Amino acid sequence: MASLSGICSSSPTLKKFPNQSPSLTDPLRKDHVSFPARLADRTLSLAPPRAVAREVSDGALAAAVKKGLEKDPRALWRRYVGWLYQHKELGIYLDVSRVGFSDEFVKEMEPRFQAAFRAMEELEKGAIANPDESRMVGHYWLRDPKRAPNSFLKTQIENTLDAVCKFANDVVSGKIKPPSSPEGRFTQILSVGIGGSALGPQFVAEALAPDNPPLKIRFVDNTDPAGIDHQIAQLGPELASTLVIVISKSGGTPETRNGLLEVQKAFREAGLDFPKQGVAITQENSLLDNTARIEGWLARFPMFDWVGGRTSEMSAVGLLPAALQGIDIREMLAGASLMDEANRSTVLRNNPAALLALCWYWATDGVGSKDMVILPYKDSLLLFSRYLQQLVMESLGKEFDLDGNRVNQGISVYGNKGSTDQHAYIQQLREGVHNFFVTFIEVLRDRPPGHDWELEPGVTCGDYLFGMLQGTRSALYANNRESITVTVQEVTPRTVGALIALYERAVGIYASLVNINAYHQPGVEAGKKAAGEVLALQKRVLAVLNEASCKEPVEPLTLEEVADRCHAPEDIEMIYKIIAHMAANDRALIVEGSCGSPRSIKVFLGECNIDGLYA
Ligand SMILES: O=P(O)(O)OC[C@H]1O[C@H](O)[C@H](O)[C@@H](O)[C@@H]1O
Repeated sequence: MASLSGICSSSPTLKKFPNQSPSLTDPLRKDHVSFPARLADRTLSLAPPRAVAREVSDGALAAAVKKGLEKDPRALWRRYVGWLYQHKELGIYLDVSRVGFSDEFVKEMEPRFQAAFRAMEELEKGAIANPDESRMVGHYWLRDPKRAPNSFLKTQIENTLDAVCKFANDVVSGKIKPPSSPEGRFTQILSVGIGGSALGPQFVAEALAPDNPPLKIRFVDNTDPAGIDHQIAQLGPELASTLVIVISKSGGTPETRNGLLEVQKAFREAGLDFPKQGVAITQENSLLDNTARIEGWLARFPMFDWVGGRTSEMSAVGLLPAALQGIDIREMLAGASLMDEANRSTVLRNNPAALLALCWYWATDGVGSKDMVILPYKDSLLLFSRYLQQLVMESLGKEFDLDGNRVNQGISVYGNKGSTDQHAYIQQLREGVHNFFVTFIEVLRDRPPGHDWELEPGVTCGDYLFGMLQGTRSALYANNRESITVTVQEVTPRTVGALIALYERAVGIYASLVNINAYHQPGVEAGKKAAGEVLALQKRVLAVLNEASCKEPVEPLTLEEVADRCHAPEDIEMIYKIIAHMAANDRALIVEGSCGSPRSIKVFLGECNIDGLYA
C-alpha cells in the first residue's frame, strides 16, 4: 500500500490550373498583413506555406523551397546544437532545429516576446489577466504558493494541499472506510466531471498510475447513459467500495449533474448510502458545494475562482485523484515549479515555453494556419494530445483579440501516439496536404532497469520505438514537414508536472504574442444555450403530444400539427429530430410513415399522462 510520501506529429492536379493560387491572392489571408518582413523572408528561403508548396510542385520554385529548410547535415547539426534547450534538473530537452525559423525572424519577434514576458510577470503578480471575467489567473501559484499575491491565497493553497494529502492518506490507509464494504477499504474511484474537470486527471492516471494502484480510477465524463451504465456495470459489487469524486468548478455543468444523478440512482438501487462515499471538488457555495454540504458528503475540496478548468491539474481537481492512485503529487508540483522557474527566463533561448511559442508562431504564421500534431512515442502518454486539445484550443481559439478586432485565432491540436499512428495517418503527414507541424514527445527510458532484453542481436523492443520516432522525424523533414521534439528521461510525476507546466506557459506566451485572452471561453456558451433551447422545445412537444394522446380516441399528429401547436413552425426540423429521438427510445410511437420521409409521420405518445395535462 502506498505511503503518503509516495502519493504526496506534387499535387498533379495543379498542372491543370497553372494560374490558380487562391490563397496567395486572397485579400483575407491574414499573413499578407500580419508580418510582412517575415513573409518576404519565407518566400525567398524558408519552409513553404501551403499555397507556395502547390506552385512549387509545378517545378517553378522547387529550388527555393529546398533551400527553405536546411538540408546540409553539418549545418543541421550546428542548428541542432545551437538551439538545443536542456533543463538539467528535470532531464528535459527541447529540440526546435527542425522548425525553419530564421535568425531574422527571431530578431523581429524579440520585442513581442519581451512584452509577453512582462505580461506573464504581471499575471503571476496577480494582475487581472482574464479581463472579460475580471479574474486573476493563478495556476502558477499552485506549485509555488509563496508567489500568490497575498497571504490569504497562499494559506488557502497550502491548506488545500495538506487536506488533499491527509484525506488521500486516510483513504489509502483504510482509516476512512466505505460504510458497507466487505473489503473494509475504498478500492475504486469513480470520477464524475467533464472538460478541465476530467482531462487532466485522465491524462495523469494513464501516464502515472502504477499497475496496481491503491484505488483504481474510472471516469464518467459525458451525459451518455450507455457510457455511464457501462462504468457502473464494470464496478459491479465494488460500487460499495467506490469513492465518487464529483468535480466541477462551476458546480452546475449539466453533464456532470446528470452523471451525479445517474450514479446516485445506482447507489440507491444497490442500497448504498451515497453521501458517505461522495466527495465534491468545486467552488465554494456553488450548487454542487451546497448540495454536498447539505447532504453531508464525505468530503469537500475547494476549486479556486482564479484557476481555470483547463489549468486545474495542480489543484485539488488533479491532485486528489492522483494521490488516491498512489501518484506522488508533491513530485508533480515540484516538476511544474521547476519548469515554471525556467519559463521565467527573459532570454528566449533559455525559456522552453517561449521556444515552443516561437515555433508555433512560425509554423502557423501566427494565425493558426497549420495544425499541431502531438505524437508521444510512449503508450502512457497517449492522452497528452487530448489533454492539450483543450488547453490549446480552448485557450487560443478566440474570435476577438484584446483590442476587440475580429481575429478568429486558434491552433488545432490532434494526435495519438507513435509508432502506432505510423500505421494510420503518417502517410498523409509525409505526402499529403501540408497543413500541420508535428511535436514528437520522446521518452529516453524504455522500461524500468533490469527488464530489458534483446529481441534480435543488439536490438531491443524499445530500440524499435526509438528508431520509428527518429525515422519518422527524418522522413517528415526530408519532405519539408517541420517538427519539434520534446525529450524526457522517463515518465515520472516530476516530468509529467513539468510537461503540463511547459504547455500551460507556452499557451500563455503565445496568447500574448497574438494579443488574445487565453483564459476565457465565451464560445462554449453558445452550444450550451442552444442545447437548453432544444430541451425546452422538447418539453413543449411532449406537452402537445400528451394532450393529443389523452384524447379519446387518441389523436396522432403530423409534424406540421405538432409545430403549429407548439407555436414554433420555424422549428419543425428540430421537432422532427426530437420526435425521432423519442421514438428510438420508445417514448413516442410513430403510427404512420417513417423517419426516412418526415412529412409522412403521424405520432402520439404510448400513454396519456393525466398529470402532464395540467402541469
Ligand atoms: O468544471 P466545470 O465548471 O464543470 O466545467 C467543465 C468544463 O465546462 C466547459 O464547457 C468549459 O468550456 C471548460 O473550460 C470546463 O472545463
